Amino acid sequence: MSVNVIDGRQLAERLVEEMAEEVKARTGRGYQQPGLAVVLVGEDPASAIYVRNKIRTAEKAGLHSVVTHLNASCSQQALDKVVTELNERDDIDGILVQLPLPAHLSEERIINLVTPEKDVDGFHPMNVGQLATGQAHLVPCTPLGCLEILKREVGDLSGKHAVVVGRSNIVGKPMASLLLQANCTVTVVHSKTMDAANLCKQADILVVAVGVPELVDSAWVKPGAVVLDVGINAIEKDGKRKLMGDVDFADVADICKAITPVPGGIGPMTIACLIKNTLVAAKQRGVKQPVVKAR
Ligand SMILES: NC(=O)C1=CN([C@@H]2O[C@H](COP(=O)(O)OP(=O)(O)OC[C@H]3O[C@@H](n4cnc5c(N)ncnc54)[C@H](OP(=O)(O)O)[C@@H]3O)[C@@H](O)[C@H]2O)C=CC1
Ligand SMILES: Nc1nc(=O)c2c([nH]1)NC[C@@H]1CN(c3ccc(C(=O)N[C@@H](CCC(=O)O)C(=O)O)cc3)C=[N+]21
Repeated sequence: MSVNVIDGRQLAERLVEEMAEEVKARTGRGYQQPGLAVVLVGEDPASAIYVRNKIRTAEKAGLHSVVTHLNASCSQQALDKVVTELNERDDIDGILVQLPLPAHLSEERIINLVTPEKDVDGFHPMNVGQLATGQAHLVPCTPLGCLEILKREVGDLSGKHAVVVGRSNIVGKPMASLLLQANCTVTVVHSKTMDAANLCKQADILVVAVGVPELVDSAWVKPGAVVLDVGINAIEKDGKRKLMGDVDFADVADICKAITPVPGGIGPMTIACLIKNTLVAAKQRGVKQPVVKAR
């Protein structure tokens, strides 16, 4: 079977260009330039790379951005204050607090504190509830990027058997909700699942978000399936940082219809969807530029 390697980087670039046009048109009609705020706590090098990518992409789309970098030892109170101020700022449409947070800080508290209207991660319980009840407004970026790829690759998802490996609040659970909403038959596999490989082997669509390098090989994949590899695992090899997915790409590529690579697959699409969510939030808020009165 000749495999289709899905170019997430190129697709993401195209989406960002389209959004840049839309931003330009909206500001031309008198709307405020959309603004994204990213909050980073501590010095985790991978988080620093992601935040830099997010800001660079936001700028390409014509958004303005604000990064708040707090010390790893900052207090919960100090972090709460930053988020509260961003909630109140009129020029900010989207707020993302980079996870994971240092262990002494409460992620749950922060997820609840970001105002749902600006919650471009889609992690606030109100947005989670809206997704679960089919009223989705702001949907977590990674599953949204996966759905965008599936719509292009598969077209109508109705009646397809989709298996999601992983059940995190960030990827697995919202992915399962979106696929169900798109009329797939959905199976969710996790660390307590018995016979995971055989369940996965029944999937027309296989989305893997586990965090175990190359867990999924050809024994887990039905010939002709579409495989999305969400995993980002940084491995030290010959003194260099190398990224690996959760899927054994070389082994699976021979039998599947299409597959996303790591890097260059779901990662860039996640960032494009963050920009998309910031636009959704900006449109919903609908803030106009201040009118300059003629003297
Ligand atoms: N490309 C992107 O934009 C993004 C990539 N990621 C990457 O995706 C991966 C998953 O992230 P995330 O969802 O946050 O991770 P979590 O650690 O929060 O969740 C992992 C899930 O995988 C399940 N799991 C673990 N081991 C197995 C196994 N052997 N068989 C079946 N299921 C298993 C766990 O099950 P249980 O619930 O039972 O513990 C859990 O539900 C990571 O590599 C992360 O870096 C994450 C976010 C965005
Ligand atoms: N509040 C919050 N929201 C998130 O969406 C969020 C988060 N916290 N914490 C961490 C995870 C992970 N994540 C990635 C985004 C882009 C790439 C990405 O662009 N990856 C590039 C490679 C980048 C590299 O070199 O490391 C690629 O796959 O091609 C990866 C991972 C978002 N997450």
